[in-house]
Amino acid sequence: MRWAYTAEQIRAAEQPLLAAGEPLMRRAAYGLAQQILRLLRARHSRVSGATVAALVGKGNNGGDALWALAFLRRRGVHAVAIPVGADHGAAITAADLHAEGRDALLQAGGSMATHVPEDTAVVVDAIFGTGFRGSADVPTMLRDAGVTVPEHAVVVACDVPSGLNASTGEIPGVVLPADLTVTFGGLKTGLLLGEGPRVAGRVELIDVGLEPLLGETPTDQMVGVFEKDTSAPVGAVFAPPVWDAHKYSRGVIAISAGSPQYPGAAVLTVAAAVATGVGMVRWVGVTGDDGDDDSDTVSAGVVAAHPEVIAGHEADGRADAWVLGPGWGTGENVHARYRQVLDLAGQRGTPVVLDASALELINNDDVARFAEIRRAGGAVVLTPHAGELGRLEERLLTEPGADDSHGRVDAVELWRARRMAAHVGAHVLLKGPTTVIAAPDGQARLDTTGGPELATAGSGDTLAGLVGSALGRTLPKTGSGTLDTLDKIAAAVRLHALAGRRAQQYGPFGASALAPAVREVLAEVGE
Ligand SMILES: NC(=O)C1=CN([C@@H]2O[C@H](COP(=O)(O)OP(=O)(O)OC[C@H]3O[C@@H](n4cnc5c(N)ncnc54)[C@H](OP(=O)(O)O)[C@@H]3O)[C@@H](O)[C@H]2O)[C@@H](O)CC1
Ligand SMILES: Nc1ncnc2c1ncn2[C@@H]1O[C@H](COP(=O)(O)OP(=O)(O)O)[C@@H](O)[C@H]1O
Repeated sequence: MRWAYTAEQIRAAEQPLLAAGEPLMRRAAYGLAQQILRLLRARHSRVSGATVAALVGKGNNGGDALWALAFLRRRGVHAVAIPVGADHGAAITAADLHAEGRDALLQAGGSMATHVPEDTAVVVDAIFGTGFRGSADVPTMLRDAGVTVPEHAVVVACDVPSGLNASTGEIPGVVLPADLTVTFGGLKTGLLLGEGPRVAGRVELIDVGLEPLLGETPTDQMVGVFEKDTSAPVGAVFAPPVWDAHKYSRGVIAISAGSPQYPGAAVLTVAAAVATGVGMVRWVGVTGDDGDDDSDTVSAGVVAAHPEVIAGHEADGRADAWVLGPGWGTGENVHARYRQVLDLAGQRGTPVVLDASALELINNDDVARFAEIRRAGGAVVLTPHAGELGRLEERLLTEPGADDSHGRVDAVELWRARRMAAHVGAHVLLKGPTTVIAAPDGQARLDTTGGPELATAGSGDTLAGLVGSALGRTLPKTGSGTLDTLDKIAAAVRLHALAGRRAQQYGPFGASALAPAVREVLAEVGE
């Protein structure tokens, strides 16, 4: 796993190294130059004679690019720097740029220019980095300076795309979207949240020696990011059963989902849990223990689709994890079922996932119930999308609508998820293009693996079933001792994302294609 940091944390970690004379800028620049060389080799098959032009601001971000151009010049690249920006209203010139970087470039035989040469293969965006404040309209700045970026050129952002807030992922103005962002010292949260993923392109991290100062101990100020190219921790959490397993030892997932209005939600949630391979999936209707005709239709649909499911109306049976809420709607019995399950979970320490309609039932009185469940060894996971989180905030946080975001340094999604998790004492899985998972103690994980193909009705029901399975299944004793609730939720999120990608390979899809794709992904992970 990697960690991501705010620009302020990176800056603080740099200070002692810079004071000790460590050549951080040259390390960063060397890494940037290597990435550009790789691009040139892949796209143009030649390095010598190719043109690389950098749009250079007056700060250290520009300094990185100037040093990188100097390295590239030594490899025969036609290296050109174009000053971009203003100082006290006047356009900056070569004289305003990072002096050492500029001298290094000129000594290496590179040049200064006022426009990007037409034959430029790579344009480096190094106008602003982590020192960016306020707002900037980069395309307009370029137009005003008479600088045009050729359409065929690959855009490489130096550290972060200029104009992107490196901590929050906000773009107060307009940026030049990058194909590749080469970032230094540590991943910035702004590349993973908000608008960052839209404009950063592929992100490569260059190690400049900051890791020991940034630390690997999770604190409430850093967030974990699972490597994009691996399926960890999916393999550990959704591991195959051990040789002496029996159905009750593998985990029983109890799901109360669906209603006559939304019967499909029950099928989808159940399908997801079944697809992960657990000992038993129980479906529990929301009506009283006797059931009624309405609920029986939902039950019949679930059993027709998944004959292995034990369907009934009794909450008081075996359950290693509960999933409540998908497709419940606002029926009169849902509140009683919700309360009953929370009370049972509090007595037994059973993990509970609260999704969709169940989220609308949470009020501040439940905070004590959640605490009881955690005390008994369980966990509570809320799985809102942004709209559901907004309604939770309105109901649960004091002074609704009050702007207490003053001084916020984090991305807004991260901050909101952490604030809610801390307030209710539950894990919060905030759904969206970047999924944020926040624990009550401030730890957090991000996942950007999921694509927009997941934005389809019923996809959230599937995710709820996967989270329930992750929490309720029995993990093999070996190698999984350190997996906590956060890891388990993160594994479910990653599995959901991988299933979306897998389903997409066969063409556009609806949520019912996700459960079969879950099986395919797990078959590969288990190989
Ligand atoms: N992490 C690492 O390990 C390493 C990091 N390093 C690098 O240092 C970079 C940070 O450098 P930095 O602090 O000099 O700031 P940078 O981003 O160049 O921009 C500051 C300039 O922009 C200007 N400016 C700001 N906002 C503006 C606006 N809205 N509109 C207009 N102008 C605006 C601001 O002007 P001012 O307001 O000060 O007049 C100032 O001149 C970092 O991203 C990384 O690339 C490496 O060198 C070493 C290893
Ligand atoms: N643009 C997007 N990119 C990646 N994932 C997305 C995007 N939009 C939504 N998702 C994911 O799709 C799922 C949608 O869940 P949800 O909104 O609860 O759907 P539903 O309630 O219809 O089942 C979530 O896992 C969310 O993270």
